[in-house]
Amino acid sequence: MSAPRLVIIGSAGRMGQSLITAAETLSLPVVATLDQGDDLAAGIAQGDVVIDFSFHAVTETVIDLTVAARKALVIGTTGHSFETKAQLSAKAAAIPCVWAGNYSVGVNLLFALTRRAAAVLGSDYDAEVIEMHHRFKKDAPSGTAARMLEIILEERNLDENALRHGRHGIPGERTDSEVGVHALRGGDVVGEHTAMFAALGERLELTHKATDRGIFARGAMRAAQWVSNQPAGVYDMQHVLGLD
Ligand SMILES: NC(=O)C1=CN([C@@H]2O[C@H](COP(=O)(O)OP(=O)(O)OC[C@H]3O[C@@H](n4cnc5c(N)ncnc54)[C@H](OP(=O)(O)O)[C@@H]3O)[C@@H](O)[C@H]2O)C=CC1
Ligand SMILES: O=C(O)C1=N[C@H](C(=O)O)C[C@H](O)C1
Repeated sequence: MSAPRLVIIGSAGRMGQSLITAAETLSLPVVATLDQGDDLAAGIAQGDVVIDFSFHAVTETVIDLTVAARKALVIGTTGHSFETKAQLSAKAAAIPCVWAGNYSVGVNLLFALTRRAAAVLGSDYDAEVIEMHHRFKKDAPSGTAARMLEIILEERNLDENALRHGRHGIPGERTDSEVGVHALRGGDVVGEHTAMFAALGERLELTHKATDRGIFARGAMRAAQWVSNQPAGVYDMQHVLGLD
């Protein structure tokens, strides 16, 4: 089977440049590179798989155009609320689509480990998620942290109201049913995530540190090759890696 022709949206950005390098290394053809002001529909028409790492505000348009063109889609863009992601996923389900907040293999294992820890340790263990990224990142908390939080909320039968984004003033003693979220920003940090489970007498920390954006780009290439042979539906990187 021939290699899928790739369309990259957000191509001039940090991830866009990494994606182009990864495609070259893997000899995958990039047939269109798109950024603000470009004709997205015309670019999308040229390819088989659209890869979007741009800005959350353009995701709905990207999905609509890719569905209309009947192509496959890989979404890496983050910054959507849980509600928006659910609404947009329903639209994207009309085509084969992988949508993941993080395309690294290590982070996808971290997701599985976070689920196991949240389930085994239970509410005696206070769960907090901490992430750090470079000073240029626009959204917070990161898409990866959002997924870790979603997993912890699912395992503990909690909803979004349990999240505590930072703490200041006099928030009072911590309750069993809250999950803390802390987003640090500075310098050139590529991406670091910790799920912390703290009890009286011990603390478990699960940490992933990315040091090179190539790790996300290579994962996105793997997803693009995989999704081009899938039926319509929204998948995440767990499906691509066989971790589901
Ligand atoms: N899922 C994953 O594994 C990863 C996801 N990401 C996510 O990818 C996204 C991009 O990150 P990064 O590359 O660092 O960001 P950058 O700001 O470096 O790049 C974003 C690119 O998208 C372009 N862009 C913005 N708006 C539009 C638009 N309306 N149409 C087309 N292009 C547009 C920008 O152009 P301009 O500069 O002109 O605005 C820029 O070239 C973020 O959401 C980030 O969180 C990042 C790493 C890994
Ligand atoms: O913006 C970034 O840089 C990153 N974004 C993703 C996220 O929001 O989780 C993934 C990675 O951590 C880098």
